[in-house]
Order: sequence, then C-alpha cells, then structure tokens
Amino acid sequence: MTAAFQDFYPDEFSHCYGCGSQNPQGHHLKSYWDGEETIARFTPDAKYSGGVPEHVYGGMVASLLDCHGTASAAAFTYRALNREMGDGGDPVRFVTASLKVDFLKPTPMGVELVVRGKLRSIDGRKVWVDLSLTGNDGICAKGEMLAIRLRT
Ligand SMILES: CCCCC/C=C\C/C=C\C/C=C\C/C=C\CCCC(=O)SCCNC(=O)CCNC(=O)[C@H](O)C(C)(C)COP(=O)(O)OP(=O)(O)OC[C@H]1O[C@@H](n2cnc3c(N)ncnc32)[C@H](O)[C@@H]1OP(=O)(O)O
Repeated sequence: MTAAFQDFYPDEFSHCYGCGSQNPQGHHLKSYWDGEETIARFTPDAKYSGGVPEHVYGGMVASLLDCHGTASAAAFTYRALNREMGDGGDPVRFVTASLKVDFLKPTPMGVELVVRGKLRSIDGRKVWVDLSLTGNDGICAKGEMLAIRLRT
C-alpha cells in the first residue's frame, strides 16, 4: 500500500489534530500524489455539521485544506529537489503561514470529500499551493496557501 505524505512525519511532530498519527482524537488525514497534483479523501463524521445537519462546518473545510496544503508543500518541494520522502536527508517540513479560503457553496455531509493541491510556485522557503475541496456536486471551497519551510 502506498505511504501517505503524513506517514513520513516523525512521531514527535505527529500530534496535529488534523493529520497527526499520534493524536488519537484526530482526523488522521492522508495525502498522496495524483499525477502532478496531490489528493486526500475524507468523510467527516456527522458531528462536524454546519448550520444544518446536511452541511459540513467551515472550520472542518479549512482544516482539511490546511493539513493537505502543508503536506503537499513538502511533497512538491521533495519532488522539485529530486528527492524522496524518507530518504535520510535533511527533513523538509512546512507550516502554514497564510491560508485563504473561499467557500463557494455548502459542503455536503455524508459523502466523501476530495481535497486537491496544485503547486503554484516555490520561492526559497516559501511555497504557494492552490487547493480545492469537492463534494458530490462540484467544488465547494477553494484555498490559497503560503507554506513556509521550517529551518532545520
Ligand atoms: C509553528 C510551530 C512550529 C513548531 C512545529 C514544529 C514542527 C513541525 C514539523 C513538521 C511539520 C509537519 C507536519 C505539519 C503538521 C501539521 C501542519 C498542519 C498545518 C498547520 O496548521 S501549521 C500550524 C499553523 N501555523 C503556525 O502556527 C505558523 C506560525 N508561524 C510561524 O511559526 C512563523 O511565522 C513561520 C514559521 C511561518 C515563519 O517564521 P520564520 O521566522 O521561519 O520566517 P520569516 O518570518 O522570516 O518568513 C519567511 C518568509 O515568509 C514570509 N511570510 C511569513 N509569514 C507570512 C504571511 N503570513 N504572509 C505572507 N508572507 C509571510 C516572510 O515575509 C518571509 O518572506 P521573505 O523571505 O521574502 O522575506
């Protein structure tokens, strides 16, 4: 089975509520390559409802974009450096500096959501990632992330 980007986070940095393997209460989001883009799939539990039970609340949408975006920034950088995650070299780790979310329409509850990441540009430690979240009827939210590579 293909490893997710988050599977390469060391345990001590894997406590993120959205994507950390060491957080038993967390969502454990997993991100993968999909050609030149990245992809993650997630079906929120019914308790993450918005104003009505049929819709997912905006914080969950932002959280999915956030965690998928930072993982994608790392993946895009490894690929740009012609490296593989877990290659034993200097780790490439990112945190979110800025995340803009446009909520285009309500995000449906009870269906698998698909989060996609596309590299816009890399400039030194700064990586811009374009994000989208799709429900069963098209794109519900778009995101623009600036991720910053942590100094090692
Ligand atoms: C943040 C905690 C650090 C501890 C985490 C430790 C380890 C993490 C390890 C691995 C990560 C692995 C997995 C990630 C897991 C989950 C991630 C989930 C996603 C998140 O949930 S993550 C949490 C939310 N996230 C934060 O909690 C960040 C708080 N923040 C900071 O920790 C600093 O702010 C930082 C590091 C971002 C930058 O600090 P810094 O000192 O390294 O760099 P500096 O300030 O020099 O910025 C360098 C260049 O970025 C430009 N720049 C910076 N910020 C900008 C902004 N907002 N808008 C436009 N441009 C900006 C500057 O203008 C400059 O540009 P230029 O080079 O052109 O001058």
